[in-house]
Amino acid sequence: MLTEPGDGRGVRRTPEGFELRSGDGTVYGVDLVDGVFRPDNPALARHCRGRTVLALVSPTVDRLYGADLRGYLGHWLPADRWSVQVIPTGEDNKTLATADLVCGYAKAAAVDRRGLMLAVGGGITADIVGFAASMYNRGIAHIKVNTTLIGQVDVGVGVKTGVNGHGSKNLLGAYHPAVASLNDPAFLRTLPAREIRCGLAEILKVAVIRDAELFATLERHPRLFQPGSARPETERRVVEDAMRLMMQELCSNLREHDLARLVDFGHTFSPVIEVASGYRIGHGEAVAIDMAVSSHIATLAGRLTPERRDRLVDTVQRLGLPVFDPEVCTGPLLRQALERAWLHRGRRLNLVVPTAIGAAGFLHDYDEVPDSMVATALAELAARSGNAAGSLSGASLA
Ligand SMILES: NC(=O)c1ccc[n+]([C@@H]2O[C@H](COP(=O)([O-])OP(=O)(O)OC[C@H]3O[C@@H](n4cnc5c(N)ncnc54)[C@H](O)[C@@H]3O)[C@@H](O)[C@H]2O)c1
Ligand SMILES: O=C(CO)[C@@H](O)[C@H](O)[C@H](O)[C@H](O)COP(=O)(O)O
Ligand SMILES: [Zn+2]
Repeated sequence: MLTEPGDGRGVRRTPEGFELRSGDGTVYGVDLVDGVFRPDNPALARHCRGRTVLALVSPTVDRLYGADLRGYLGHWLPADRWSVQVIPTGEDNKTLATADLVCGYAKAAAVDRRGLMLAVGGGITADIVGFAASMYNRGIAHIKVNTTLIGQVDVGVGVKTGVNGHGSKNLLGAYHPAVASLNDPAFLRTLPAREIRCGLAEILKVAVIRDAELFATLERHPRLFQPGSARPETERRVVEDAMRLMMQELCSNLREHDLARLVDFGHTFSPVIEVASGYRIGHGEAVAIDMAVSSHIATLAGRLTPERRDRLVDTVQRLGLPVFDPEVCTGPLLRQALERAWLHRGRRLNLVVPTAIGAAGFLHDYDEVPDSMVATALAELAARSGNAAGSLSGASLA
């Protein structure tokens, strides 16, 4: 058992990956599976046999992997017990309407209460399909085959599903554990560099709050997973460490009875940043900016030394991620984000602040983060990224 031995609760290593057993009886596995769509590989099929399966893919994933997926399902299931539908991706399509569209496809495919929805894609596909599965027939099983780095290290290890709504990120959703989460490293080979960087942001998040060694690996190898990186062993270990650390963080608080969560690091300002940018700024990029702002606030609040703050923010930039964006990094918008977070967390701010590389704490109270502190943090980051008032240069994410 990787976490405190007790009544079997915790996260343990399995031959395929990891298994989480939470105190509320939730049990699920997160597996690394080489060749997941190889017809002789039973890893996915073992969960599908005897069931009616509706697979959902994004257009890009269908183009790249749709033939393999259809060949695999055709090999293991009768023709009338499986189907594949393409659904849109992108935050603008991560909506209740798209989740309802999936439910309509399930009805048309005669998916019954013992049926199964199969999300093959990144986090947006998984969030939409998982939420649809939580609603369809009052809840049916679903499987995540995660094809992005964010999907494999973050979306695939938790129980959150959901869609955007009423101008807010992830406003509508459900805790709905998948019956399986399968992660084939080969999918990452076709992932665009920007999507890789977004996944590295979520890995950096969990490294900062939990694991100085994982942080040092990213600091030493900022081009991991990028073309030419040629470090497959390091990459596999980084994915496994990130999976394990996130599962250990989630295990005892899977359905967030405690709203002070270290995995919220990078997720206080980021939801508002994503929405205010019209989703020009991706999830991982917004998390990166949030981590930089939160680190500067940590130092201003006396919780993090300037040297450790600079080491952290330097690494965000070395990974090719933004630390500032002139359009959305404004005092009023970040104040709006703090107010949203305060409501999202039961009228407590619970801003996660790094206290060292590999450790973090909280600024629990809203009043601990005055406008002056936010303004100073933004001015420091604007100067660092060449966006100080009057300068023409500066990082642009477009
Ligand atoms: N549920 C959770 O716990 C959780 C955790 C973290 C993030 N999220 C959510 O995840 C979303 C971001 O996830 P994402 O970045 O994976 O989004 P995504 O699903 O939109 O995938 C990103 C893009 O990459 C493409 N793609 C997917 N796999 C590919 C591959 N192997 N090769 C080439 N292209 C590929 C997709 O078609 C898409 O265009 C956000 O909405 C965020 O809120 C959820
Ligand atoms: O982005 C997500 C979940 O959507 C994760 O990376 C992140 O660590 C945490 O789950 C955050 O708590 C974000 O949660 P939420 O705002 O999506 O509910
Ligand atoms: Zn996230």
